Amino acid sequence: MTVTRGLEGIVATQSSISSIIDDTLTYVGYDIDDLAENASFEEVIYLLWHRSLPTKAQLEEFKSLLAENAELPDEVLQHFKMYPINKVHPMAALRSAVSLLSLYDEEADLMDEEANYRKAVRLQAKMPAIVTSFSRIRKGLEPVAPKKDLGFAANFLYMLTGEEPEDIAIEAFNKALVLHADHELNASTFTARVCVATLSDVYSGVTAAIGALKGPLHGGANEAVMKMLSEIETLDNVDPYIREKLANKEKIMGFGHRVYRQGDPRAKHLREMSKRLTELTGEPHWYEMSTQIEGIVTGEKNLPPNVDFYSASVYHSLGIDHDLFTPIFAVSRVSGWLAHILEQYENNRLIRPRAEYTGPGMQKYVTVENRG
Ligand SMILES: CC(=O)SCCNC(=O)CCNC(=O)[C@H](O)C(C)(C)COP(=O)(O)OP(=O)(O)OC[C@H]1O[C@@H](n2cnc3c(N)ncnc32)[C@H](O)[C@@H]1OP(=O)(O)O
Ligand SMILES: O=C([O-])CC(=O)C(=O)O
Repeated sequence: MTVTRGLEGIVATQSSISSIIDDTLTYVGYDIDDLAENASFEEVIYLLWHRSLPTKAQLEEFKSLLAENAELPDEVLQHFKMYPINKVHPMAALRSAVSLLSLYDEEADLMDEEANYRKAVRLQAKMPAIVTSFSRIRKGLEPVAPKKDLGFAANFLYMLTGEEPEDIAIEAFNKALVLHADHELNASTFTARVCVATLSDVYSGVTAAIGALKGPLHGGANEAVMKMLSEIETLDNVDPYIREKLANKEKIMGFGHRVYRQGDPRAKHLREMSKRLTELTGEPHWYEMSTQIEGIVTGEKNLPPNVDFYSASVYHSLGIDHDLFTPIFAVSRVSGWLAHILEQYENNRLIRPRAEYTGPGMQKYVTVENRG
C-alpha cells in the first residue's frame, strides 16, 4: 500500500462544477476574476447548480424562489434562545441549526432529484437568517426579517444590522460571496460528498461540511487572521511578531494552500477591497499591517496569502463580529456543497478508501480477570 498523507494530489472524483488548473480557478469554465468583477452571488449559485448562467427571466425566478424560502421556522429561533448563548461559537450554532432545520422539513429524507433540489433552495435561502438571527439574539435583539426587494448580499447585511447597507458594502459582500462559493474538492466539500455518498440526506451532508469548514486549517482561518491582526495591533509590531512566529515554526494564518503554488487568485480581489474599505472607515492600518505581513511571509517562506487572509480585514471593515467570519464563509460555500451533493447523487458510488494498518500484530485475547 502507498499512503499519500492528506491525500495530496489524489484525484478522488470527477466533477463539472469548478476547476483549479495552473493556479486558475473557474466555476463551470468561467474565470473567477470575471465572476468576481461582474456576477451577483445569485447568478453564481444558479451557475453552480445548473452549469449555465441564468437568463434574465431565470435569474428573476431564482431570486424569487430564494426570497420566498428565506425565513426560518420559529422553532429554530426558539432553539437559539435556549443555547448558553454567550458560550456558543456561531459555527456550532450554525451546524446545530442546519441539522435542526431537517426536523421541520417534511421532505428531509425524500431522495428524488426534484426534492433534493427543493431542499437545496430552502437551505441556501435560510443560511443568512440562521447566521444573522443567532447574532442578533445573542445581543438581546430581535431577528430582522429579510426584505423581498433586496438581493442576497444586501439582505444579509440588512438582517444583521437592521439597516439597509451602502452600495460599497453590498459590492464588497457580494464579491466575497462570489469568491467563496466553490473550490473543487476542498476539505468541507469532500466531507459533504463522503457523507451523501452513503445515500444520506442533504441536511446531513451540509451539517458534516460545516463541521469540516470550522477548523482553522480551512474556513476557520479567517477568524484566526483577525485575531492575529488584533494581537499585532500596530504596524511597528508586525515585523517582530511575524518573524518570531516563523522562527518558532508556527503557522501564519491565511497563508499557504494545498493546491495553489503561485498564489490564490481570489486573494487579490479581497486585497483591493480591504484597501478601499479600510480607507473609508479611517482604519487603513488593518490593510497596511496585512500587506506588511504578506511581504514578510512571501519573502521568508515563499507562501502567498489565500482567500482567508484579506477577507478578515474586509469583514472587519463592514462592522461584522469576528466570530461570524467563518459562518459567512459557510453562507457562501453552501452553494458549492449543495452543487457537489447533487452531483454526487447523480452518479453515486460509496466513498471508502483504505488505511495501512500500523498497530500491533495478531494478539491473543485475555479476559479482564487475567490481565496483568
Ligand atoms: C479556504 C481555505 O481553506 S484556504 C486555507 C486556510 N488555512 C490557513 O490559512 C491555515 C494556514 N495554512 C496552512 O496551515 C497550510 O498552508 C494549509 C493547511 C492551507 C495547506 O497545508 P498543506 O498543504 O498540508 O501544507 P503543510 O501544512 O504540510 O505545510 C508544508 C510546509 O509549509 C509550511 N507552511 C504551510 N503553511 C504555512 C503557514 N501558513 N505559515 C507558515 N508555514 C506554513 C509548513 O510548516 C510546512 O513546513 P515544513 O515542510 O518545514 O514542515
Ligand atoms: O481548496 C482548499 O483546499 C481550501 C480553499 O481554498 C477553499 O476551500 O476555498
